[in-house]
Amino acid sequence: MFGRLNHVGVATPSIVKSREHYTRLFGAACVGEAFDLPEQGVRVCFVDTGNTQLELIEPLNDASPVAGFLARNPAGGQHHLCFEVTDLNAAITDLTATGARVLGTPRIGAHGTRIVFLHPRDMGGVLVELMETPDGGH
Ligand SMILES: CC[C@@H](C(=O)O)C(=O)SCCNC(=O)CCNC(=O)[C@H](O)C(C)(C)COP(=O)(O)OP(=O)(O)OC[C@H]1O[C@@H](n2cnc3c(N)ncnc32)[C@H](O)[C@@H]1OP(=O)(O)O
Ligand SMILES: [Co+2]
Repeated sequence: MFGRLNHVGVATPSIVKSREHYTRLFGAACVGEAFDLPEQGVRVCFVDTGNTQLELIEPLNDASPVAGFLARNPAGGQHHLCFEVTDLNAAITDLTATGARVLGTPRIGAHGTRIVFLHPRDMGGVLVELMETPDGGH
């Protein structure tokens, strides 16, 4: 049901410092400009790694979903995995039928397509993001 790995979310207390770090590791051409997504409560910067992307995320405020994670992990760290799906509504229906908890309703993510999150307690301890793409990564 899940398609290609679209990105790995990495929480950071400072997107400026993380951007410098990943620019050293991957080169400036692979590291994009940071931008705000107020609806998601985060500032974002993508790093192209060839076969996938890292999504650097910094909370915009204390209500951000990343704020609790950083309170527990002040230095930041791996936050979520995002997989592509062809039909987000069908994926939600199938996963809900297995007992997995969907966090909220679909929203528009950083790539301009619909996304939704699945609770880490139902996903083997991993926060999973599903992202709708035309071919679902197949
Ligand atoms: C850039 C935009 C977009 C995109 O287009 O890609 C994004 O990626 S936005 C990314 C940020 N947005 C989100 O994360 C939205 C969904 N997240 C949430 O709703 C919450 O963060 C959460 C998953 C419900 C966690 O809420 P929180 O208040 O931080 O923690 P809890 O105390 O409720 O935790 C419950 C339970 O889950 C464990 N946990 C929390 N975060 C993670 C995580 N990132 N990875 C793995 N496990 C996580 C936490 O430790 C608790 O575990 P137990 O103690 O065992 O119950
Ligand atoms: Co993401």
